Amino acid sequence: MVLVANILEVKGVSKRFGGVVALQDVSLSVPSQGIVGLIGPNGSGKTTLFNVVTGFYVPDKGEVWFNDGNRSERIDGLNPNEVFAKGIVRTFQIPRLFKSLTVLENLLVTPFAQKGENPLKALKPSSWIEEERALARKAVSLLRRFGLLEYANVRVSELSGAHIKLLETIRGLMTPAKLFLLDEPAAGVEAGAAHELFRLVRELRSEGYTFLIVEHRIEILMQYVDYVYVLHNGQLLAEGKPEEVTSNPKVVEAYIGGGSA
Ligand SMILES: Nc1ncnc2c1ncn2[C@@H]1O[C@H](COP(=O)(O)OP(=O)(O)OP(=O)(O)O)[C@@H](O)[C@H]1O
Repeated sequence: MVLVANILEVKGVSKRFGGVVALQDVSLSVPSQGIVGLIGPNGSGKTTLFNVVTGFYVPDKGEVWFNDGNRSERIDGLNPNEVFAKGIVRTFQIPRLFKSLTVLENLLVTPFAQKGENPLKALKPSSWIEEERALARKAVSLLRRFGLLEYANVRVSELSGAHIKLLETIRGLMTPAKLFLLDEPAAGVEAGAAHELFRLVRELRSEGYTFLIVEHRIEILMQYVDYVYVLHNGQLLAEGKPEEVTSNPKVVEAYIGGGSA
């Protein structure tokens, strides 16, 4: 049997807000190069879990562990910037897109700690010009690969919703992150474009990236994930392969009883 290391492990996490129990003893793991879905009716705790993993919330109980490929490290309690620097990117965690900048400019401002931003190094252009050139080459090659090159000089405010979603994911690829937390990548995107985005996710997985995805459009998500966790009222209701989860009567009941998916 091939053992796959888990890039992310959430162990017994609980989080409450006053009287509201947003998460109760939730454990899940994401294998390296996996595509894992996190679903559940409205208010079931998905966003809270993303916030705990990415350092926006400190859990009341439990632990979060991240393995960067070399070693496992406990990350609950780190702030969002520290979590990002470890190699976890959430689509909105990198600053949201700058609408008045062009597509290409949005990619160029993404990577953190560029040498040219350091006032001492900025005075010595030779130390950062090559870095800037390499970033520009990378940005152009990503835009070409994802079919956005023709929009390189278009302002983000003029892009379609589908292209904006795509650009958000591409921005993550400008960083060294290996684990992507995608928050509703298909929301507001026409079905064909949503499938295209998920196909790219699959392609990126084969290049070493890992994805944990919250998505309400289950019918699309289920075609691309290896494994799914279902939250309901802050607790883990079910987990398994997509076909196991969708045929689980408890899951069906939670969605029918819990309102919209
Ligand atoms: N900052 C907060 N203060 C108070 N209550 C909160 C806070 N964040 C979340 N909650 C509550 O915690 C519960 C879980 O919310 P959460 O946003 O994590 O659910 P969700 O599954 O992401 O929902 P949706 O699918 O609608 O985005 C809800 O009852 C919500 O009202």
